[in-house]
Amino acid sequence: MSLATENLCVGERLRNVSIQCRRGMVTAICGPNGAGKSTLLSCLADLQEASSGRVILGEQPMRFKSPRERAQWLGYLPQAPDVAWDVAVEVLVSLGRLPWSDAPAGENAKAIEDAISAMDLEELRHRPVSRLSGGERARALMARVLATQPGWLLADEPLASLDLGHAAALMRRFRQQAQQGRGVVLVLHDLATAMNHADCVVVLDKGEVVAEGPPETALTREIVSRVWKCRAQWLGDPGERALSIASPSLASERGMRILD
Ligand SMILES: Nc1ncnc2c1ncn2[C@@H]1O[C@H](COP(=O)(O)OP(=O)(O)OP(=O)(O)O)[C@@H](O)[C@H]1O
Repeated sequence: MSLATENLCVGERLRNVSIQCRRGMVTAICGPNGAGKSTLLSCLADLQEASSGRVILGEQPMRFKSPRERAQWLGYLPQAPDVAWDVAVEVLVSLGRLPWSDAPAGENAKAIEDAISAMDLEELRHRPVSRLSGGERARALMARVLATQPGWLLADEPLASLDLGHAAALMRRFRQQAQQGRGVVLVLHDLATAMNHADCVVVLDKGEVVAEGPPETALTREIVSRVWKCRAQWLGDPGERALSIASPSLASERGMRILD
């Protein structure tokens, strides 16, 4: 089952965006600031009204799904999530089970425990959200999404406040979720993470898709240089790539052409 957009337009923010994300795969949405990544992700989560075009989940347009079905299918982590109530971590995570309120209590309890453990929150479970660090709060919010065990995980810059170890663990978790048959769609600024961990990359620029496909073809150095306007070069072996950005002064000393 896929999650797709067909000629999606949101004012000037997205222009005729047609993409297809597949279950069992990790899809990364990349692009410079203001490219429309968060707008696209919120459309996929059915939280943003389109001016035209549509979002399709499986065989059906999203609008045919009931609110409950959508809540069960789509787990969404916004870029800067608000927490309306200052509840304990465990309570926050349990809110992820609201779409499954009629599931057996044991099933709900296990999903909550699994999510708390996945995000390394055992020792923080009784702490109010207001007394968490930025990264701990980000992990608690991610745990709430994981607790839903949705068919699709949609996360907007989920690694932004995480330390190296927790970021690596979360990327492993996303891979595991995909292997279990879920669809994973991530907005990522770190192009090396997209290159090494995604199965498919969508590159957006000024509201349009400029590349889509396996990371090696969507994030070539030419595309990175053109879209992000910096001289970049991939180093290392597949799966362990690093992106080297030339310093403008060094590049000009060496006679390289600097992009405008
Ligand atoms: N509520 C809004 N109404 C109108 N325009 C908006 C709104 N939110 C964002 N925009 C504009 O839409 C464009 C796309 O925004 P979006 O947040 O999708 O970009 P992004 O690619 O996620 O950027 P970033 O990397 O900075 O998070 C930007 O030019 C932004 O200024």
